[in-house]
Amino acid sequence: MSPDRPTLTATPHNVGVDAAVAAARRVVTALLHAGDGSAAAMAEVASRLTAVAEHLEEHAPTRDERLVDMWAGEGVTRHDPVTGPENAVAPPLPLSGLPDGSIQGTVTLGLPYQGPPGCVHGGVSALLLDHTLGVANHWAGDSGMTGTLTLRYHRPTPLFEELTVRARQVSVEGRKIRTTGEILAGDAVCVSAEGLFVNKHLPRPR
Ligand SMILES: CCCCCCCCCC(=O)SCCNC(=O)CCNC(=O)[C@H](O)C(C)(C)COP(=O)(O)OP(=O)(O)OC[C@H]1O[C@@H](n2cnc3c(N)ncnc32)[C@H](O)[C@@H]1OP(=O)(O)O
Repeated sequence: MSPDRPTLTATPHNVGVDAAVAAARRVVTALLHAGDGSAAAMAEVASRLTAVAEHLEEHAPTRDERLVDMWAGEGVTRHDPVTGPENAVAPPLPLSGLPDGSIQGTVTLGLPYQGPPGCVHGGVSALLLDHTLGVANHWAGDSGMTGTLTLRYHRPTPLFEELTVRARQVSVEGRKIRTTGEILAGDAVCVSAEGLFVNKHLPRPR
């Protein structure tokens, strides 16, 4: 991979923190699915999960050390909240570059991402699109921070169905980068996005 074509998303491992994060995602979904009417022994569940959290906290580096580590090597692609295999908040959405310069990925979202009944929360769609537009800029070579993100919600975005998320860089004028993208269910566009990114990068922690 050349420096101007960075790795788009880290490949999850089925061991170590990636495997633990995959289990945590499953716990988050299972808790929401279980709900208050569940016959599961929730006090026992809470106690066991608290013990896991305390074990992790006891063995963690300092936050400053961790921030330096996070931004080394593969950097954002391992910890970001959309694609990151180390981030239990990430669905995750793996993204690939296409020969035409665009990028795309597929994801099926479950109950933790619900907004309207049985449908994806609009803020979650915004998160997926903001990140995917940003990655499309990295893939194209000129990237920056989101200045303005404009979304149009065309139709409800379904949970439990495979969604396609795609984006492409449209133009670069000085520091201003214009990027567009969509979330589709089948062939139907559910959400479209236009982003104005400004070429600026905050320093990596060291
Ligand atoms: C493989 C890894 C992939 C990782 C992908 C990650 C994607 C994630 C994307 C994000 O979430 S970034 C986080 C959300 N964004 C921010 O926190 C940005 C906060 N805002 C800022 O830091 C600054 O306002 C900003 C960098 C956007 C602009 O500040 P500058 O001082 O650098 O811009 P300046 O005022 O010099 O303006 C430069 C040009 O941009 C225009 N501009 C500035 N801010 C703008 C804005 N907000 N919207 C639209 N245009 C804007 C401005 O009009 C001007 O146009 P002209 O050259 O034509 O005069």
